[in-house]
Formats: sequence, structure tokens, C-alpha cells
Amino acid sequence: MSCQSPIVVALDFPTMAQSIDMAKRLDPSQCRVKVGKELFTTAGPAILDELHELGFEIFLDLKFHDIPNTVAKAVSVAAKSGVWMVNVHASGGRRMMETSANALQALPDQNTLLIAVTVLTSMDQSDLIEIGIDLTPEQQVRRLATLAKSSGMDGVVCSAQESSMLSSELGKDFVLVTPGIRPVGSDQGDQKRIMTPAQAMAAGSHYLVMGRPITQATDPIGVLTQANIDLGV
Ligand SMILES: O=c1ccn([C@@H]2O[C@H](COP(=O)(O)O)[C@@H](O)[C@H]2O)c(=O)[nH]1
Repeated sequence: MSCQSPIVVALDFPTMAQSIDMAKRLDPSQCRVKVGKELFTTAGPAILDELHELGFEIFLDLKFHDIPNTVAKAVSVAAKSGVWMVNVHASGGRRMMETSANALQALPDQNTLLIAVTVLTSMDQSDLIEIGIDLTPEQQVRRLATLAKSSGMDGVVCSAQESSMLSSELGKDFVLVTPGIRPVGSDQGDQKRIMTPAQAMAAGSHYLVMGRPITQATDPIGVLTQANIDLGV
């Protein structure tokens, strides 16, 4: 069954058992799921098979960042596993992104979305200054997203605070995946550039990544359901 919701639940758990417990409470028609570094490191590729078996489309969020050949091989393996979306860091540069996009295009029968991380949603201007970038987060996101688009990426990971700008500058078809989503009243945690689900959709985000506000809630399904209702899904 295809998923009607833009919400992608981040299954950030330290064990495969915990992530599968949560996935079994979720409905693949109500959300997609994201496998990130913590879960993949503990569970390995088997977690992808388990989640596919449960009917979920999977965003494999490993944020590859390495030399072009290495990243192209890694995204190819990911695509062959059947994940819905995989990502690289845009700061890996044009050759890394182009080589990866070309590698996916050369694969038969694959339609995995390849997207690039711009500026992590946990970062603000002071973090950028510390790593030698004298631009606002919005300026740096614009620069990296423009590079990502011209390097063959299907879209980017950014904060919803940049979605409106990117949507008007790079077009509505360029996929905007936005973590840092916080329903009203939920804990901001380590995220710096946040928006509510409704604000993010209104700004032009295509997909909303939500982790702790759902997975750490006393009623995870209640939070997900309310977010979908707020979005009219
Ligand atoms: O810029 C980024 C890129 C990825 N993430 C990932 O999204 C989730 C967010 O989880 P929350 O618990 O909702 O904060 C997490 O898996 C991150 O690794 C991101 O937050 N920002």
C-alpha cells in the first residue's frame, strides 16, 4: 500500500528489537521509516529486510561522505537493497555527487531517490563560524542545494526554515526532506532550526522527518496520528 503521509519516522534505537517493536505499532500507509547510523550500526542490512517485510518504504540515512568511488559504490549497494531513499553529504562535492548519481542511473530497474544533506538541522550560525563558514545557514543551504541540484541529486535534506526559499529558487519538484520537525510543545532537544509539521508543509517541504517527538512519546501512535490529522492526511 502506498504511503499517503509526508511523515518519515526516525527509528533511532540501540537495538533491532526495539526498532521492530516500534515499527510493528506503526502503519506503512501512515508513515515511512528512517534507518540511521545508530540502528544500522547495531542491526546491519538485516533491518532493511525486516522493515521491507513489514511493508515500509525506507529512508536509509547514512549520510555518505567519502571519495567519489567509495560513495558511488555505497549508494549502489543501498539502491540494490530496495530502499526508497538514500543520502550523501553535499559537502562531499560535485564529483562525489555526480559519480553517485551516474552509478544509480546505470543500475537496472532502480528508482531510489538520491538526496544530499546541506546544513545539519542541529547547526546554527555559531556552529558554521566554528568550522570556517562565514555564511548564514540559509546562505550555506542555498549554496549546497544549488550544487546538489546541478550535480544530479533528486533533492536535499535541509531545515524547513529553508524550504520556502529552496522551493522558489530550485523548483517545486526538487525534493525537500526536513528533519527538525517539532509539534507545538515538544522538546527541541539538540535541534536548532525547527518548525512544526504544519509550518513545514506550508513552507514547501515534501517529507517531514520526526524521531523523538514520536518514538519517545508516551503515546507514539497518538502523536503520529495527530500530526497526520493536522496535515489533512
Ligand atoms: O540535518 C539533519 C539530518 C538528519 N537528521 C536526522 O533526523 C532525525 C531527527 O530526529 P529527531 O529525534 O526528530 O530530532 C535523526 O535521526 C537525525 O539523525 C537531522 O536531525 N538533521
